[in-house]
Amino acid sequence: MSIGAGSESEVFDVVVLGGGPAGENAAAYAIAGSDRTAVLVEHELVGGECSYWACMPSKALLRPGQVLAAARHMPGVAAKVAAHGVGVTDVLARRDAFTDNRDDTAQVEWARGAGIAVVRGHGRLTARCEVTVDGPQPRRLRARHAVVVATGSTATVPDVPGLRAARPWTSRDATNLHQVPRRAAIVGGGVVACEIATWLRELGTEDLTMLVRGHRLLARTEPFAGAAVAETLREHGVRLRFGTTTAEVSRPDVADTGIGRIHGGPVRLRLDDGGSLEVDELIVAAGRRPATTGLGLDTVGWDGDGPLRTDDHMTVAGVDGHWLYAVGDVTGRTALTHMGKYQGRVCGDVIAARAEGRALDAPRFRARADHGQVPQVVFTAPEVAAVGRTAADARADGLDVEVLEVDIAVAGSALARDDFTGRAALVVDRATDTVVGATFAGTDVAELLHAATIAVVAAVPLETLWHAVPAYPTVGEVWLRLLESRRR
Ligand SMILES: Cc1cc2nc3c(=O)[nH]c(=O)nc-3n(C[C@H](O)[C@H](O)[C@H](O)COP(=O)(O)OP(=O)(O)OC[C@H]3O[C@@H](n4cnc5c(N)ncnc54)[C@H](O)[C@@H]3O)c2cc1C
Ligand SMILES: NC(=O)c1ccc[n+]([C@@H]2O[C@H](COP(=O)([O-])OP(=O)(O)OC[C@H]3O[C@@H](n4cnc5c(N)ncnc54)[C@H](O)[C@@H]3O)[C@@H](O)[C@H]2O)c1
Repeated sequence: MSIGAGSESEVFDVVVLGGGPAGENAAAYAIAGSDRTAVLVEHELVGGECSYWACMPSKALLRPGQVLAAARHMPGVAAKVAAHGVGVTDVLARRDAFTDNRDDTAQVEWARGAGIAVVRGHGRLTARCEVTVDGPQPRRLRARHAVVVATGSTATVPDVPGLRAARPWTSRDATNLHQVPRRAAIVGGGVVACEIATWLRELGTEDLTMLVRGHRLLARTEPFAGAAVAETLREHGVRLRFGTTTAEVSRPDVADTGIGRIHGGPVRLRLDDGGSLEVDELIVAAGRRPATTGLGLDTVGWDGDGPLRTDDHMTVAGVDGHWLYAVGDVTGRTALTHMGKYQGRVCGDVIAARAEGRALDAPRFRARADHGQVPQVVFTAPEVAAVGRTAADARADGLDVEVLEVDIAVAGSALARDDFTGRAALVVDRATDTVVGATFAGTDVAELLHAATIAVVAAVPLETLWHAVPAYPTVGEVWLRLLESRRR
């Protein structure tokens, strides 16, 4: 689309392409406490994937099942709930409350309150420090200091004959579901697939199959974590088919029913192992790709279709002049909201410092935590909380490591729930005697994670951790068990 003759540029200090969590943080930090100006360009909803399609709705769908499971395993409460499942209508209503029914008014108000302008429309780079926003009347935005690309990622749909034509659900349909398919299959065995399987069973899908290309779930975590999730899913009647790929999909009756509604008649799948399957809905959870299409990146000489690589100041590699930055999923560094926001904070601080001619010599100007210090919680049953390197990653990085691994069986866990089971592992670098990775798989272990993150990031020696005494009776006492497991 061309810009009308005589159209004026609007000038801001910082132009951010994409109003998700990473872009919002970059904009806010770049102008905080100054008279600099920033604009967020957003072609869908300010708040991004996380607020409306990913983290918020998925966690809102998962929490009621966790609460019910806890009640089912607590004498004095169990009998009251034994015969009941979750109330689907109420769960979906709470999910919709968490996503503000996909109305971004509150997020736009937050942005304006923080001094950030919002421009609606599809933005793309058209020159150095220039973004054009397409629309009936294209707008040309010029940046005095920086353009930040924060366009996120989109779901990948594998190139399988018939798959796209069948209009399978992606994670957007699964998180925003309005109908619960009675029979469903999920392609994938990663985080999205495992979380979706967990809430679909809870909401009433009777017949659920996971088609996993590899040989375990959650392949990027310690093997015991994926095995524990697989065991629970099987106990809940989910069929796990490992080492399976889909050869062909057919759906004779396809319908455009909208997000989260069943997209037509039955779907038939032919599998490469000779098997076949018929379901009411097929869900694809096969990873995500950085959203770089249509961004005008050719104007900066970038012609790749992968992630937009950056240095640790979040400056895009290969572009001179320190004006182009990228944060969040689009960088391929880590596809997690909290890490995108962290990169946004680093990026905003770097932009502010450069604008004011300050040196980038403080640690906060580098996104170092992306390298081997990333925390993540998978909200399955059991939960999986992990930070840093797995033992296999550490060894691949050339570290000589020792693994401390114990069951989570302390007074706090026994009190929490009658059926509490869990396992914990620390990966310890022998050279420095510090923790370089930690994994907890168990009921409600999410809140154990931050202590581990601090131990990893601060490189706390194990002999110092010995003096970090966990309170009794808490699940945190598992730290003591881990340290005791190698007491000499
Ligand atoms: C089902 C699911 C559950 C998840 N759960 C979690 C979780 O529990 N915890 C966690 O940490 N992470 C979770 N994630 C990952 C998390 O959603 C992402 O890491 C996060 O949203 C990335 O933030 P972002 O700002 O980089 O991108 P996004 O949130 O994708 O935001 C990018 C924004 O840019 C806009 N945009 C794109 N291109 C343009 C353009 N050219 N012009 C204008 N606007 C544009 C988009 O509309 C979007 O609003 C989950 C992901 C999925 C799929
Ligand atoms: N709780 C959380 O923190 C949370 C929740 C959901 C998503 N996320 C993030 O979102 C991102 C995307 O998650 P995801 O689960 O979609 O991706 P993923 O990369 O974790 O898993 C993708 C899965 O799809 C399979 N797969 C890939 N291509 C395939 C193909 N052609 N055919 C069959 N199977 C194929 C892979 O083997 C893998 O099992 C991740 O980085 C994840 O960390 C985080």
